[in-house]
Amino acid sequence: MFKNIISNSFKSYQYYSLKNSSNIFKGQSSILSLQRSFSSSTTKEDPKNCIGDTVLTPHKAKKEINIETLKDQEIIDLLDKGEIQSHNLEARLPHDLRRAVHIRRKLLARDLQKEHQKMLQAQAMMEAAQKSLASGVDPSSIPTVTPISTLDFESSLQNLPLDHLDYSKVLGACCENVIGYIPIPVGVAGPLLLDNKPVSIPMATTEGCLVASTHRGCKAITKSGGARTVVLQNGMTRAPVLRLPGVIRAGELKQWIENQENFYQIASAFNSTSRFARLKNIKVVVAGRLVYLRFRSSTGDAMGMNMVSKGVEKALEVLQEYFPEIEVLSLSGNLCTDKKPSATNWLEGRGKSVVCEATISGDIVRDVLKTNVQDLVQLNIDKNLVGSAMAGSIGGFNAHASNIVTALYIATGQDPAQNVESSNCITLMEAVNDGKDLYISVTMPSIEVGTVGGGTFLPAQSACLDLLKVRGANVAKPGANSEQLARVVAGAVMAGELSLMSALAAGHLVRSHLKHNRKSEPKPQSDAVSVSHNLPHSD
Ligand SMILES: CC(C)(COP(=O)([O-])OP(=O)([O-])OC[C@H]1O[C@@H](n2cnc3c(N)ncnc32)[C@H](O)[C@@H]1OP(=O)([O-])[O-])[C@@H](O)C(=O)NCCC(=O)NCCSC(=O)C[C@@](C)(O)CC(=O)[O-]
Ligand SMILES: NC(=O)C1=CN([C@@H]2O[C@H](COP(=O)(O)OP(=O)(O)OC[C@H]3O[C@@H](n4cnc5c(N)ncnc54)[C@H](OP(=O)(O)O)[C@@H]3O)[C@@H](O)[C@H]2O)C=CC1
Repeated sequence: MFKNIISNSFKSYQYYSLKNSSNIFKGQSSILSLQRSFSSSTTKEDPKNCIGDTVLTPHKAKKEINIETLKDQEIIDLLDKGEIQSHNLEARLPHDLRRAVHIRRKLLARDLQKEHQKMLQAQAMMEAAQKSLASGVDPSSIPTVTPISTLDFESSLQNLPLDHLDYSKVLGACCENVIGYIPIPVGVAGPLLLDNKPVSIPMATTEGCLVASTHRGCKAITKSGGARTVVLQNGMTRAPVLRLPGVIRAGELKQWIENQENFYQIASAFNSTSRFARLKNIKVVVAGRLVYLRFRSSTGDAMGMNMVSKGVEKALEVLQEYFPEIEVLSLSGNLCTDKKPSATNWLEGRGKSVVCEATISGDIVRDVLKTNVQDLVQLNIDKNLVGSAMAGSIGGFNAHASNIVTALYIATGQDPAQNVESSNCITLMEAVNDGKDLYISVTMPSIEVGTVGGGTFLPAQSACLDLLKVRGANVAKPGANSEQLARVVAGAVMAGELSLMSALAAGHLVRSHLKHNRKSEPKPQSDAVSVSHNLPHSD
């Protein structure tokens, strides 16, 4: 009997553990019943589903209920009954998007609280059952006391900002199921004299010391006469994976695409999908009967992933007219390569391929960077070249390019996941002018940036693009703004490299981070289990 009690308690514990993770968005969890309950009559033209030019998710909005006049609790009741869905709240409250976000937060806090309490109750039952088994005492004589949770999800959510964000800009462009936004401090590094123009670099980061370090690098470069950049290549890539009946047809497809006239035909279909995307080339890679086509296109001032994907879809339609047996397995076959480490981006480039250089005078290396030319050059060999080679690195021949790339990307509304390949970088250093001065360069083959599209339209991110004088489309010369942003990324990375490498050469890394990066001790969450540091680790 005891065993049954324990086993039931355990099942109930497992049940609540699982439910806790799957049932958070209560308004969405009864998906199936909701799907059944909504008619498919709502169309994109329904004004309830549009905000400005943005078409909201049109599905399942039940026309007859106008929830705008209801109280919050009444809306929550409808969500609970499955008559509306949490992720559709904005479509149902088109004139008060903040309210939609507010109600979703309320619902989330309530459901998390409920689930957590149930979990604690199940845990208490489990503990009582275990006690009874160990002591042989009748389980009914052991009281189960369910602790009241000290976690308060509603209060926690109060710390996630809700106000002062223009949700109409987020909707249909940047995020779904919105419950607020994360404020990240933005620092400024510079001015950096880049191609004879001073540039102030906005960086969004929570890593104390990073802006200070980049700022110091900018100072050293600017005082030494500035940095110069060159853009070697510009083209975003997308590579679908196709399957053919056999290797003979796969080979024929490769030959067909490599014929110039056929390429023009594909390019014309591709280019018809955008005013700015222009197909440059297609690299054909065959593996068995699989064929990967790496399309490369210029994309004006956009980073270009949506644009290129759209063009590729159209180009494949043309290909299928000539090769009807083509099976398109996926529009992305990973040879693109987007948001994953790969040798292809490192070797062949993706987005903008930029090189940046500067000569730093020996005096400045000593006075600003607190080290000397010989130590820097030697450390660059030992760490960024040999160390990375020994680590088997691909594209990681640098100290911290990703630090600067990511901070700049977040500040300027880039897709932060593309920091993976955008941070590919080799940093080179040489002693020049009879060993007195330092020559430094960074080579970055795959910087993926845009000044239109994605998060660049959000007000705060636009403000940072304004600081760099590259916001939006360059009307006179499409593509010039995004190219300039890529140059800034390379210049800022070089500043960061210079400063961190100097701190490492001088042995200053830890002391600088303790000063700028460790002001506050983390506080444990309530209900959290404390961990003894004296215990050995099991792994
Ligand atoms: C967009 C969906 C989900 C539509 O999916 P769907 O099945 O067409 O939509 P649906 O209207 O039938 O809804 C199905 C469910 O999707 C969810 N859903 C639907 N709409 C919403 C919404 N507005 N807000 C929140 N949830 C939503 C929701 O759970 C809904 O159920 P319901 O709750 O309605 O019963 C689907 O088409 C999808 O997942 N697409 C893939 C998009 C994606 O993953 N993009 C990531 C970026 S791509 C990239 O960055 C990397 C890449 C691609 O380059 C990497 C590579 O190389 O592979
Ligand atoms: N779909 C996918 O596979 C992936 C998508 N993404 C996401 O894609 C988004 C970025 O896509 P992206 O294609 O860059 O941007 P958008 O999808 O926003 O496309 C850019 C739009 O701006 C227009 N435009 C106006 N002026 C210019 C100009 N001067 N230069 C270029 N375009 C201009 C384009 O016109 P026109 O219509 O004539 O082309 C197009 O409509 C990000 O949100 C990113 O996170 C990220 C990775 C993969």
